[in-house]
Amino acid sequence: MQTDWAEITCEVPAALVETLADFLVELTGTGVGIDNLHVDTFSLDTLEDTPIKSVKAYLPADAALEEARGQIEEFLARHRAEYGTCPFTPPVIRVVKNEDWANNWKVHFKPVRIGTRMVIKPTWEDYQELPGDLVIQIDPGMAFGTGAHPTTRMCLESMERICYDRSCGTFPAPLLDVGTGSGVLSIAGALMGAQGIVAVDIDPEAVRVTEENVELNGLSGAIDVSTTPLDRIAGQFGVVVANILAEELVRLAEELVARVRPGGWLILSGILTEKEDFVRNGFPGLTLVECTHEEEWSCITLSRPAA
Ligand SMILES: C[S@@+](CC[C@H](N)C(=O)[O-])C[C@H]1O[C@@H](n2cnc3c(N)ncnc32)[C@H](O)[C@@H]1O
Repeated sequence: MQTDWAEITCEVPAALVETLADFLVELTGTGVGIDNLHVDTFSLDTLEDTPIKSVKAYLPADAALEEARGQIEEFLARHRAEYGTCPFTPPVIRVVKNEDWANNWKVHFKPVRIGTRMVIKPTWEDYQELPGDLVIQIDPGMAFGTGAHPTTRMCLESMERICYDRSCGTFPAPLLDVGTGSGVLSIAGALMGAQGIVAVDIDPEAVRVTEENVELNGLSGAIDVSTTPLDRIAGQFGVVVANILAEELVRLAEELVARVRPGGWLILSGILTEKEDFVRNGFPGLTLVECTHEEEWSCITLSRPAA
């Protein structure tokens, strides 16, 4: 039987967040999420400084939950005096049904048009195809990549705008997709004509989901999907796309660049706009082709000079 989960939310002064997060990690044995509260602007500067933050942790919603609630209340009571008049609210517990966890987001996942020709279509939705459409069928399961996220959209748009030759329907083969998630970028590449596609992810669940989506799109055998670490991938690629996170991109910079063939492109996203310069500086020697923005995210396309 699958367990339901309890989402426990505590709102505390920013200075207590780290101590509380450590306490909750130890108590729950899982990670915690930290959100800013009381933000009435989209400025990222202000986000850093919100005086009250919300810390979320997750526990199985079983008999041990009440005891955990008591321990959290005790922890908060112990620290309350240090923060004077700062608001301190009791932990709020919300039970998340296991079936909801996996499926609720489906209600919001609708066919979405991206770039000039691509349409990402959830497997369970109908879509009336238009001439010239490249329809990518996706069931992301628990993996990332419905196409709804700005970083996925910007990667797809750059792949189409920069790499795809619309006049003859070709894409500079081969394509390497680092952090494939649901496989959406690789499948789009295959539909644009890329050959020799390699898709990797550190998460075995993402690999499983990508394999299913590859098959759903009639592309079996066209995409090599695995958890192979980047430094063990052989060869060079006309296009390398990596929608991960700024710090991880910079950590992997040398390996990513080594896999772009001379004259090829490197498309990077998962970058908060405030970290754009950090990523740009992490890839010296490559030429900036374009930088696009959506909401608080950036996508940077670089090219490797021809040999
Ligand atoms: C934001 S999702 C992107 C999914 C999809 N490519 C998209 O654009 O929608 C990032 C994915 O990168 C994977 N990932 C994170 N670090 C990685 C690494 N060092 N190597 C390979 N995959 C990584 C995560 O498991 C996750 O599936």
